[in-house]
Amino acid sequence: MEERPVDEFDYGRAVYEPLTQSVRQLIDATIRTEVGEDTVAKVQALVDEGARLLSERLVPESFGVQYTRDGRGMPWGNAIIGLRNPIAPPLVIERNRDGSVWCDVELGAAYEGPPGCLHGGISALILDQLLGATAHRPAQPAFTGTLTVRYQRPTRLGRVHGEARVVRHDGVKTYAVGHLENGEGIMVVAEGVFVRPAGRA
Ligand SMILES: CCCCCCCC(=O)SCCNC(=O)CCNC(=O)[C@H](O)C(C)(C)COP(=O)(O)OP(=O)(O)OC[C@H]1O[C@@H](n2cnc3c(N)ncnc32)[C@H](O)[C@@H]1OP(=O)(O)O
Repeated sequence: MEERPVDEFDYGRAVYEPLTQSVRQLIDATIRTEVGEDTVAKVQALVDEGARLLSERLVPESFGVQYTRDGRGMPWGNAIIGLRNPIAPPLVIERNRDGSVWCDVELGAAYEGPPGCLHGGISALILDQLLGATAHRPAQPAFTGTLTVRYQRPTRLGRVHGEARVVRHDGVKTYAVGHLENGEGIMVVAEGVFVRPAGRA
């Protein structure tokens, strides 16, 4: 095993983020391409070769949350915020001083449900992460216990803004609300109960 450089976070980001971004472009092009079958076969061979090379050394199972020596978390396989996960948009969550959170994210062809619109499961995924992030306390992770999502209107693919905030705490439970909106208004609203498992609250 190679020794990790001191600034593992920045090093890892510099090495893997461009690859992830390229694969995101590949996913989009795979969905939307109209090239002929010869080109498709050629690209498939290239992709297979890329997968073979990357697979020469893999972590045994999923990525999990790896930590730098100075304790910085790298949840880089995460389905929605993962820096090394091409199926993650990725969501970049910003935090306000009051603990509420927000994000702006561009969602294209890979996240389609109804034609031209965001898949409802993707909306729920974004809201789960946003509400979870505002409920989160350092060293006291809160798991989603219940997430209720109300789809008010179909959300067009494209730029989406999300927000979430805590409304109250009750022992190990934190109640949070949030929504997704775009230029057409508020499209999806959610409320969630986040529970800190016994012994960790
Ligand atoms: C920055 C981080 C962002 C993270 C965002 C992403 C979050 C996720 O996606 S997490 C993954 C999805 N969630 C899960 O896998 C959770 C699976 N469930 C569990 O692990 C457990 O059932 C868990 C942790 C929710 C509760 O377990 P446990 O600690 O044993 O709860 P328990 O002691 O029975 O109950 C504690 C309290 O919570 C309540 N509660 C328990 N489960 C739930 C639930 N599912 N929904 C609502 N309330 C619940 C109980 O009623 C009880 O309330 P009270 O104190 O008023 O009596």
